[in-house]
Amino acid sequence: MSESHLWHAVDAYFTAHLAPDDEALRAALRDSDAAGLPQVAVTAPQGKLLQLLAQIQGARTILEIGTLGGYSTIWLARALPADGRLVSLEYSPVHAEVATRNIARAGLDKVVEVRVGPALESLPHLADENPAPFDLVFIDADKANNPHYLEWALKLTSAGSLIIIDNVVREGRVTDADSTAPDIRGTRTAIEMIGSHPRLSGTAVQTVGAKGYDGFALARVLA
Ligand SMILES: C[S@@+](CC[C@H](N)C(=O)[O-])C[C@H]1O[C@@H](n2cnc3c(N)ncnc32)[C@H](O)[C@@H]1O
Repeated sequence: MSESHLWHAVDAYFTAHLAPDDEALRAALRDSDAAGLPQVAVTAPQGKLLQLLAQIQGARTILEIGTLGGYSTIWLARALPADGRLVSLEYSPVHAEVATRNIARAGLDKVVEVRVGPALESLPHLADENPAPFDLVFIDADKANNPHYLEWALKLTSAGSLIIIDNVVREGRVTDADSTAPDIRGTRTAIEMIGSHPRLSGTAVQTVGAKGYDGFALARVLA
C-alpha cells in the first residue's frame, strides 16, 4: 500500500470510530463539491480536533478566517452553547453562499454569521464593533496573509484565548528560508511571530492524513 493510501485508510478508520459524520456534514461536503468549491476543507478527524479544542477552551465566541463551504465552521460551531457566536470571514461570495446554506441546514444559523469580503477588510469592521474577545480563532485562508491575521487575532482576543493556524507545513516547504512563495513567506513569518511574541506561547505539529502531509500551529494568548 502506498503511503498516501495508508494515510487515507487510517483516516477512514479514525473517522468511523472517533469522528463519524452525519447528514449535515456529508451534505456540506456534497454541496460544496457540486458547486465546484476546492476540496480543501479539514478532514473529519481534524474537524473533531477543532471541536474538542473549542470545548476544552470552553469557547463561547469563535472567529474563523476562511469559511469555504462551512465544513470546519460546522464542527466548531457545534462546540458552542446556544447563545454562543461564531463569525466566519470568507472572500468568495460563491463560497459564502454555499456555506450559508450548509450552516443553515446544520441548524447553526442562529450562532454563525458568515461575512463576505477580503478578511483584511472585514477585520477592521469587526474590531470597530468592539466584540467580546474571541475565545478561539481559526486561521485558514490565504496563507500569505497569515502574519496579518495573527496580528488581528491578537487584537481580537484576550489572555487564555487560543489561536490555530492551519496548513503550516506546506509539504515541508516551510523549512525553505529562501522561498519567495507568498504562502511560505507568510507562514514562516507567522511561525516566527508566535515564537518571539511576548503575548504568545505556541507550537506546531506535523500531520499526515487524507489531505496529505501538512500540519497546524497552535498558540495560547498569554496576556
Ligand atoms: C482552505 S479554505 C478554508 C477551509 C475551511 N476552513 C474548512 O476547513 O472547511 C480557504 C478559504 O479562504 C478563502 N479566502 C482566501 N483568501 C481570502 C481572503 N483574503 N479573505 C477571506 N477569505 C479568503 C478562500 O476563498 C477559501 O474559501
